[in-house]
Amino acid sequence: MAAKASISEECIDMTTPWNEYLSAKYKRSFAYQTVRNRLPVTVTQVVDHLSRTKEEIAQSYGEDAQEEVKQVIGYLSRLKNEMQTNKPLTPLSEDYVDVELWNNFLKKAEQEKGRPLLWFADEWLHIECYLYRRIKEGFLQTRLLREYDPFRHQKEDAFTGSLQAVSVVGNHLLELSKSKEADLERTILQFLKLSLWGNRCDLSISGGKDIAQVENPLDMVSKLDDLILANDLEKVWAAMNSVSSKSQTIDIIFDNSGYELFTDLCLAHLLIEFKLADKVRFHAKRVPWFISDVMEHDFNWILQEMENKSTVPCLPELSSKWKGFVNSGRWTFNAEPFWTLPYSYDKMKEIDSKLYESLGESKLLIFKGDLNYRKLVCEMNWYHTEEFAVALRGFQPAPLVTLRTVKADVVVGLRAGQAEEIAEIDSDWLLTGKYAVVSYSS
Ligand SMILES: O=P(O)(O)OC[C@@]1(O)O[C@H](CO)[C@@H](O)[C@@H]1O
Ligand SMILES: [Mn+2]
Repeated sequence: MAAKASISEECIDMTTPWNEYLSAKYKRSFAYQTVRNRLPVTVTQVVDHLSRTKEEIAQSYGEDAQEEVKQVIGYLSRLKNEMQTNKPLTPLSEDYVDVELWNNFLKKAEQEKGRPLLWFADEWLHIECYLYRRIKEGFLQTRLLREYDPFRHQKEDAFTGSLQAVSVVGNHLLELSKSKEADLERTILQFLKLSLWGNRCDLSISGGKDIAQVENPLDMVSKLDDLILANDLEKVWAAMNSVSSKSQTIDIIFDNSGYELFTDLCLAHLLIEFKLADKVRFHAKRVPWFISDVMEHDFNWILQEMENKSTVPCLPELSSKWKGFVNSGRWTFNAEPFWTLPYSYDKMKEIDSKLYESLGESKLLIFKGDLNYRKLVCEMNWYHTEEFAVALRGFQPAPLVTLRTVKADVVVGLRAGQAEEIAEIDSDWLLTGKYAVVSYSS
């Protein structure tokens, strides 16, 4: 019998062809680098964190948790091995709310392909989401650690490390909301940009290192306009400023915790204070996701942490204001299971028609970050000049915009020749978060 080919032989030595789904099967792609190198590191970091903190965990969760930590470590080591040896993606086997949805997805994919999904053969989006869901499964198989979030400490450090920038933005926000002369449009555009560039600070791209916002963000955003490759900010302003007969609800589909979350909440604050919306609905993740994504605990934590930070006086004041928005129902927090399924958003109507309809009540949907963008454009290697509206493939429950710094090799909505010009000066332009896109579709 011939020896089993190594991963490197199973994959094709080429870049992703145009109009194909991104996949680790293309060796000269970011998807390959991610599945081959970056995701195993993420799993190893979780294992290291658990080994280092097992005593602390036992103190908080009870003595039996020590054994469970060992169990999770064993589970994660097997998971990493499955990935690195290109094993089939196996069904989930616990009782969590989304298990049936996930297993239906896996079964249908297997029927369509005539074989189970494989780590180095199939759509990158599906593979990467599956990894994070499997990490969750490791914890769900325990009794005491079901809700344990292995990335929580990193998310908290990311906020604490950005306190200086947070304080600059927070003070500026309070001044503006108290001022009678604030120019509404200028202010909103500035805070849209703060929220956009806040997306540079995510932990999954940096392997959990060095992601705090340290520059003065107000100086920074005013200088970065040239790096916004597709810029529909004026259209976003117009959509926000319109009085919709339908509703005055605006939705923010969150991405990362820490500084980015803070900037999103500042924007949401202005939407309410300036009466551009009477309600802002937040959407977040139900399971630990792509390291830094916001979960309910992170949202509550940031409000509490701000309340306690009496050394930065604007923070307790903002916290009390924001808790007021939550208590009066002007801000709502939702964590629908759909956001942690593997589907691109063109499938939402079929898979979760309730969510699709509910988003349809919105005046504007603001999608934050890179992964939301990958899901919006169905993670296909479109020509960079393809229209954003085409790449959405019919996903349009309401007017929507994406505020995304570019951290994966898919981008649409550029003018002819633009991608080539940038590639000439910066060969890594798609991967570092240096550039951004603000694409709007109604
Ligand atoms: O959605 P986010 O937080 O902006 O980015 C998520 C992300 O870091 O994860 C992927 C790589 O693992 C990249 O596509 C992307 O940059
Ligand atoms: Mn993220």
